[in-house]
Amino acid sequence: MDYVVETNDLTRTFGSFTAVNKLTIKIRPGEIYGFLGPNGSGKSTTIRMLCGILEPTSGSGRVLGYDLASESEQIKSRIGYMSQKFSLYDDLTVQENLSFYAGLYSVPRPERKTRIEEMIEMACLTGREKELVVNLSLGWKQRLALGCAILSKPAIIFLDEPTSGISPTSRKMFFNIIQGLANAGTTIMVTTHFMDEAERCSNIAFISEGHLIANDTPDNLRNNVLEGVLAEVATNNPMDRLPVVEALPYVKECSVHGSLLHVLVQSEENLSELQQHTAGNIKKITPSLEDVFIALSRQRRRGSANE
Ligand SMILES: Nc1ncnc2c1ncn2[C@@H]1O[C@H](COP(=O)(O)OP(=O)(O)OP(=O)(O)O)[C@@H](O)[C@H]1O
Repeated sequence: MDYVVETNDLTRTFGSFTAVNKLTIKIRPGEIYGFLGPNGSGKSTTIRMLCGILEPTSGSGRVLGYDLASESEQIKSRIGYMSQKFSLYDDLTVQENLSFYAGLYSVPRPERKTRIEEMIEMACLTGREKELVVNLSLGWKQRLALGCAILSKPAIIFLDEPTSGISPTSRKMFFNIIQGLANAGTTIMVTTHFMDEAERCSNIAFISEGHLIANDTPDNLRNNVLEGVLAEVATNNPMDRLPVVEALPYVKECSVHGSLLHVLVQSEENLSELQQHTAGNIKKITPSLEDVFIALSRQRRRGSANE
């Protein structure tokens, strides 16, 4: 199978509102496919369609070769899914939660004990098997929820913001586990708001208002998307400076990053003029993924305002 996920113009509307608009994506086996976008841009809706739990309004798609519209049951039984509101039983222990999900996902009885042990080890929960889930921190719970979601060794896992609300250390640990799973051949589609996690994806799709507006490797997105020269400007009052800089004719984009402005100008020649206007220290920089996504979201908003 060339692609584990393949969609063509996948669309979902709620009444007159289009949450996902003609989404066409392809995901190869073993990829960590990052799915990024602002709040409400359609990420969860897409994932729910790909998991076979929400019917597409139009367009088509296949997951593991099964059709989203007519073979959703086959999809549901073959994938792993961890939603934002993952469900663990607080009044059961770590081990009991895993046993429960092993039954739910029909893990063959002779394999259950070994599989549960593997999940405990993978989730770094060794020594906590008998602990009630209610007593675990969110980071531990999230790793346990991942363990529950992959007990049946699914070929693809859908993770919807698995690391929101947990500490940076736990986030890193969680992503190391994901990386390990991908190295072993599991395909992963993951939504995240964190740029350090996006950097660790093999491919990033970025959606805004239901539209796919970028889809490439992190390197290509950083190097090939923004047209112009990006400069970092140190200034004491970035919020006051912002409207002034934005109004300059050669400035294409301007955004605040702490005490700095990131300014996209048309060409290298504009930098000295910018220096005079901002009375700040100017440094040419390579765009970060955040710079790229801010610019793409704004371009999309400007485009839809003109439609
Ligand atoms: N069942 C529903 N009925 C009506 N509108 C819905 C429904 N589900 C989602 N939406 C709307 O569709 C849009 C996309 O929602 P979705 O949850 O897919 O976004 P998201 O990108 O996952 O956002 P977040 O990062 O906040 O989770 C939102 O405007 C949301 O309010």
